[in-house]
Amino acid sequence: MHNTTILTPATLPSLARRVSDCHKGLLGHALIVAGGAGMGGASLLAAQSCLRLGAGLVSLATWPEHVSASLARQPEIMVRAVLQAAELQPLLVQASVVLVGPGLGQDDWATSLLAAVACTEVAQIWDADALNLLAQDYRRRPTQSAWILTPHPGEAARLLNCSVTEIQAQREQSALSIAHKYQAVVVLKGAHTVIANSEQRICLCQQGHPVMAGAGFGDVLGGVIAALVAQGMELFEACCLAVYIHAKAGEKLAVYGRGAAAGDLLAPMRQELEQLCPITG
Ligand SMILES: NC(=O)C1=CN([C@@H]2O[C@H](COP(=O)(O)OP(=O)(O)OC[C@H]3O[C@@H](n4cnc5c(N)ncnc54)[C@H](OP(=O)(O)O)[C@@H]3O)[C@@H](O)[C@H]2O)[C@@H](O)CC1
Ligand SMILES: Nc1ncnc2c1ncn2[C@@H]1O[C@H](COP(=O)(O)OP(=O)(O)O)[C@@H](O)[C@H]1O
Repeated sequence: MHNTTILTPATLPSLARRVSDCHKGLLGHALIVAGGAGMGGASLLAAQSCLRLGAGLVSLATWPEHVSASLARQPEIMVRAVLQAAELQPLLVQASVVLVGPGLGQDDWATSLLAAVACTEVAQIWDADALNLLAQDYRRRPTQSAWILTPHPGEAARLLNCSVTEIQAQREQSALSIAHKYQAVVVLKGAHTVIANSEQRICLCQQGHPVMAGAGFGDVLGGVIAALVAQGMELFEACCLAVYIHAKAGEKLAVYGRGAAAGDLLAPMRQELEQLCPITG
């Protein structure tokens, strides 16, 4: 049996305040490995949200054709063209957290980058195509590091080899089953996102809005989780806070109705974080 904690301002974990002599070296270096051919938007959304939620440094390793557009949009991100997995090694050595998967694709290039990430000891977040590749072969999992899996119901069904209907019929149990099977912290996305771990810990977010049913909203969430881990939060706590501020920001967008773009979340997510966890004081 498990007890479910509902996420509220009273039950949420907090991000530490910044000391007055804080510098970027204290706030983590997040590496985003994402964006195969034709999917440069997913990687940029993840990297931008990571930067905008306070990571000290953000590097983006992506398919070469995305480099100039990403730099033009957000020059604070260190954008690296990566054609071969060996080119990831120096970036992995610098990283304090890695997010892998948004728009990665499932070709040989994607598979080799995922294998390089899985070999490192750094904490990692697996999203989107990283989850699809994992579902195809369990041996792709990292063996030396703590990790977070962020499936939507379709990806969760692939991870448990069942149907989306079965996942949705028992969302909490599904999240716990994935956490147990993969020994990971799991964020099962969709209306009322569930966060679970392999020790039967489980939290439920009752915030959020159907206006968030659009392309890229999950890519943004991955970047937020990476930002909070980079700034020193434990994995489970980072997931809870990230899911909550992402969902609350979605509610704010809902007042404008249909047509919200995932990038619109950036400003309201910053506001939510500041309201819950002020930067100083
Ligand atoms: N701008 C860019 O570059 C963008 C790039 N992107 C990248 O595209 C890649 C493919 O990712 P993807 O999620 O679009 O496809 P996929 O994994 O087949 O899942 C779809 C199926 O899953 C299910 N399902 C999902 N949510 C559900 C829910 N709440 N509730 C219930 N079911 C739900 C649903 O299954 P169904 O109900 O149809 O059985 C649905 O058909 C990936 O790398 C991603 O990062 C995107 O991020 C977009 C922006
Ligand atoms: N109806 C909804 N209610 C609340 N949140 C939603 C709803 N639909 C989508 N979301 C949220 O939006 C995000 C969508 O993520 P995902 O399906 O991975 O999209 P993408 O791959 O396009 O980025 C998740 O965080 C999910 O919880």
